Amino acid sequence: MEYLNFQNVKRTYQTGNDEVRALCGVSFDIKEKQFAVILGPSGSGKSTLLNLLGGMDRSDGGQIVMDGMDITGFSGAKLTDYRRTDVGFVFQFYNLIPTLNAYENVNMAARIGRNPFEAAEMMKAVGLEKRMKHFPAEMSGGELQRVAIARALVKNPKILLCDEPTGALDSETGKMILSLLKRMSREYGKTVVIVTHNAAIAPAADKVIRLKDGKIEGIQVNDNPISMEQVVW
Ligand SMILES: Nc1ncnc2c1ncn2[C@@H]1O[C@H](COP(=O)(O)OP(=O)(O)OP(=O)(O)O)[C@@H](O)[C@H]1O
Repeated sequence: MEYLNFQNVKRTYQTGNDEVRALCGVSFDIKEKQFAVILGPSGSGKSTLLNLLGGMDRSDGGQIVMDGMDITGFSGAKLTDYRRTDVGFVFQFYNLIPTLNAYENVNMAARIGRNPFEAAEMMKAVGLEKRMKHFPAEMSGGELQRVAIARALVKNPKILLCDEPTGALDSETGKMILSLLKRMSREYGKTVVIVTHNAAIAPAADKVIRLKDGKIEGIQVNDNPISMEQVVW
């Protein structure tokens, strides 16, 4: 079995008398250290999938195994521990704490990791060693996302999950962020899963999983992915 494995995973939402089958039996795998993209239109189930993988929600069927751990069988406390220490999150709107400066935002995450990196080292790795004392309100979107990447990686998680990480950025800054994510994932040996509706980045990923209406539409493996700089947005 590969590092990350989804086996017939299902998630149905119940709202009143209505049922929405957000994931209808999804199966795929991702190798350790792969840079994978989950691609699909709005409503295809991408966020649902990421929430299950990140331990923020539970499936109603199937199995999710990550690094030998069956997270679908985890108790509440174990799932919280998994979410805190094994998963790094990067969100579209950064989700930084506005009252803490950039360094403090990253350092706070370092304190919850099992074997964390130094916050200052991470700030340097994302090219923000000169912005450590800046508050979120004093930074550009691209800088905020770089802080968010440093925060996600500093706790030394097993996997990095990114939900539309370039959704709020212009195309040049978006490319810079994706290229940073890819470089950091290679440098620090992390498995990365990016959820997006932007098909342009597919050729730059090691693996592309296409979702439609809660089902897998296709899976593509790129043995020689192009660099992010070559992506035509
Ligand atoms: N908490 C919820 N309660 C009810 N229905 C939900 C809930 N969350 C998602 N859904 C529904 O499940 C389906 C999949 O939603 P999901 O957010 O996973 O899609 P998505 O591909 O991430 O979309 P987007 O790109 O617009 O964020 C949609 O039809 C959505 O309306």
